[in-house]
Amino acid sequence: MSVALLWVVSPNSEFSNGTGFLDSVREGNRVPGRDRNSMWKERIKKGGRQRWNFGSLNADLRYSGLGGSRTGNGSSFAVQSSLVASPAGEMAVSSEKKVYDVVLKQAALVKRHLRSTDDLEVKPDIVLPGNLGLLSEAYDRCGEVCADLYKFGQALCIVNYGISGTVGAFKRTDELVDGPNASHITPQALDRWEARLEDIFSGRPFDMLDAALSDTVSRFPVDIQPFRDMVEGMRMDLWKSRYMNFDELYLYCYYVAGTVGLMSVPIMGIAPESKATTESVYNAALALGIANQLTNILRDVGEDARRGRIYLPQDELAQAGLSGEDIFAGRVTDKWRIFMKKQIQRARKFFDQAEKGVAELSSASRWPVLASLLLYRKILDEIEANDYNNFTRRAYVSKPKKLLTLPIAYARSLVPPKLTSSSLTKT
Ligand SMILES: CC(C)=CCC/C(C)=C/CC/C(C)=C/CC/C(C)=C/COP(=O)(O)OP(=O)(O)O
Repeated sequence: MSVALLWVVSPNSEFSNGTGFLDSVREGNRVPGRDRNSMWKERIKKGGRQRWNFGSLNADLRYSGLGGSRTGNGSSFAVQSSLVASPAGEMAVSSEKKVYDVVLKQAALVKRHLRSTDDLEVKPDIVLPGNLGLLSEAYDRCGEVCADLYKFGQALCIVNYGISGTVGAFKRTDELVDGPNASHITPQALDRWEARLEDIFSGRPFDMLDAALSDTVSRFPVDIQPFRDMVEGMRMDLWKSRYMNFDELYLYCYYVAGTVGLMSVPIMGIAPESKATTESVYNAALALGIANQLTNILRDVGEDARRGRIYLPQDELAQAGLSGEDIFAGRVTDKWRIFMKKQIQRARKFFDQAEKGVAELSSASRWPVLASLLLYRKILDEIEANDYNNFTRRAYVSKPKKLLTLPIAYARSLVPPKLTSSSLTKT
């Protein structure tokens, strides 16, 4: 199935053949903008082009959760205000507001791109080797990185070469702090990675994987901020092992996962027939990243505790009559079950918000995104089925359940946006 999907939606390899890519990167050969442009136009003719809907620049407050009820009626969590009190009593801008500013920035970039791309505009020339053929190898290498990825990322990479470039970069950043070399990662290494990102965005890739990302960001309206923020999340993981409240946790989830949503949508594209505002679709993408990360955290409580980490809001633990000691002891008590029910409820609300946005995506992206959403959300059901023992049992979705989800997601992904859009629609 993956192979079929890959064949259907990824652009053909116009960049095929040729040698000396890395050498040329080192030598700093420059690809003439016009050549790259025409190469890309060819690609687009073959079906790579996404159309973008033109939403209002005003935030869709009904949907964003800012100034409105994100969590809906009956939620056990208060709607966050855009101002929160710091421990010192000063009022600070909430994480949600900070993140929403990035959403607005990304959405504005998409709109600018739309205005300027009747004839495709080329961003800064990428310092690439003379031989264009090897760009396809760079993308293929990214595809290999993605093959080693959690299923969600794989599905996304299958949708689009460009996603391979971005998700490939994500995976490398993630591995810096999560992978086998994690203990060697220093803040300086992350600073260097961030500097490298700046180079990638200015068209000066360092290696082959960078080159694919440079190419991707020169083609699609992708803002650098989510990439920088992801590195910030990795920095945070180096020093922070407790989260005082949901505001802090929300920011962490945005850094390490919401950013991926914001990076992906400019490449996947919004369906041409979508009536949703651009901001609302980006908000849904952000919500999916947050929902996935919250689910990840709820699934891995025991595993994280064994690494000395607690990614659960400390104030909510205290309200439930629980402490860090209870987590390290790993006892499933009634207090724990009540606490977990609320956390699961919150994660589901983010999934629900994300689900509305999936319908607005380009047709090729809807199936993999929806399938991954439904599958990841099922992890929450499995935590329940395990009677909330996420200390010693890892919740997972069985193969038959996974297989059953695919045709369901496929059928639903065929429904065009205009039949399903509601709260995301422009007014
Ligand atoms: C909904 C709309 C409009 C668009 C979709 C936008 C997208 C693609 C959002 C997805 C963002 C995403 C994939 C975030 C990553 C989240 C995450 C928790 C990854 C888990 O990584 P690992 O830790 O490797 O996972 P496992 O431990 O499960 O293998």
